[in-house]
Amino acid sequence: MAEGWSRQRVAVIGAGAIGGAIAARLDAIGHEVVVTARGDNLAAIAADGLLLRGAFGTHTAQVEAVPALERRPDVAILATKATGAVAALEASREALADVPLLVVQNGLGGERAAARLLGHERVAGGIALMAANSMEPGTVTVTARGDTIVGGAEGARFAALLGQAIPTSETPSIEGAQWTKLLINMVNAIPAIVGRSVQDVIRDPGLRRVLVAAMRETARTGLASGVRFQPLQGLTPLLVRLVAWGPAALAAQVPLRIKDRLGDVPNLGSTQQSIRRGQPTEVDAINGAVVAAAAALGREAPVNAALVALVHEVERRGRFLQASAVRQLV
Ligand SMILES: NC(=O)C1=CN([C@@H]2O[C@H](COP(=O)(O)OP(=O)(O)OC[C@H]3O[C@@H](n4cnc5c(N)ncnc54)[C@H](OP(=O)(O)O)[C@@H]3O)[C@@H](O)[C@H]2O)C=CC1
Ligand SMILES: CC(C)(CO)C(=O)C(=O)O
Repeated sequence: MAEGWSRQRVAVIGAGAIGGAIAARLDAIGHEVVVTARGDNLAAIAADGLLLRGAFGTHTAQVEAVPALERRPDVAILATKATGAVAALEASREALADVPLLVVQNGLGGERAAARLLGHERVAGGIALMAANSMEPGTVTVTARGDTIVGGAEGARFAALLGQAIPTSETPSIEGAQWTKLLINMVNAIPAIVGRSVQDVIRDPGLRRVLVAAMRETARTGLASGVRFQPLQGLTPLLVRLVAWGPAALAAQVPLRIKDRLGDVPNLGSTQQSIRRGQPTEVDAINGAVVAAAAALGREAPVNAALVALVHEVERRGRFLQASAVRQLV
């Protein structure tokens, strides 16, 4: 561990793709890590440890694994999907009273929801720009590097902690950064509907056309709501305006850049990983958040609304749809 840093007891609530990667890296640099997990994943981590592979190196973390926290940690990190946050926090609520918490989640305002639930304000927001797959219990593969962005209350504390373990930066506006990530996360729904990788979907001109339309709706809705989009991964506020109002061919450069950043290892996207595990997705917190923000302005976001409906159809049927179901939307 680097000089000047004290060892902390860090709880990671939800040791899936992102939580597992963060937990393993914190363990690797010498923190005392406890994770909460469920079912086969809990059993695998308790028996064999948490195996991290890929862009952040290989490490087997022999962390304590429990269904819920019994002891108060020094700090905690919540990394469940948005859909699992309430149950996971409720289960560890007593141990988390007044503990600084970082909520690493896609979608909008996860940290505000957690602060309301826990009844204290020591809650930071986090955005993962890495890409990670967790398709086998106890195993996480980071398929593309990327910073973890933190901000809001306690942002500096978590930037210092995570910065020891993974590339991390601080944002002056977690809300603006969450909106930029929401624009990037438009790449999640279509792979989850058609069962193909994010890169493969972006390569397909018909699917990319729908993706760009969903991005345009997100950019227009955010700008109309007065959001100050924060720059993330080269997606600057100017580029967000071009996505919203510029020619479609220019807007299409944004998903093409995301594809290049994701590299050659096929990335399923976190929404498709839920589908493949037979779990509910967080599409309502991603595309659904755009529909809700548009509705608050008295507007519609029809492409996002249609993508939400198609993802739910895949969840219900338990099988992917033909690409034509998406291509016909635009
Ligand atoms: N994967 C990625 O590449 C990226 C994901 N994100 C975002 O990060 C967040 C986390 O995503 P991701 O890591 O992919 O999700 P995962 O589903 O892989 O991980 C969430 C973990 O939380 C566990 N969990 C859920 N409820 C509970 C509970 N009550 N108690 C204990 N554990 C629980 C899940 O267990 P179980 O498996 O049993 O459900 C799962 O292991 C999401 O908001 C996602 O959108 C952001 C950037 C990239
Ligand atoms: C951008 C992307 C697709 C990286 O995997 C992501 O954030 C996710 O999977 O939720």
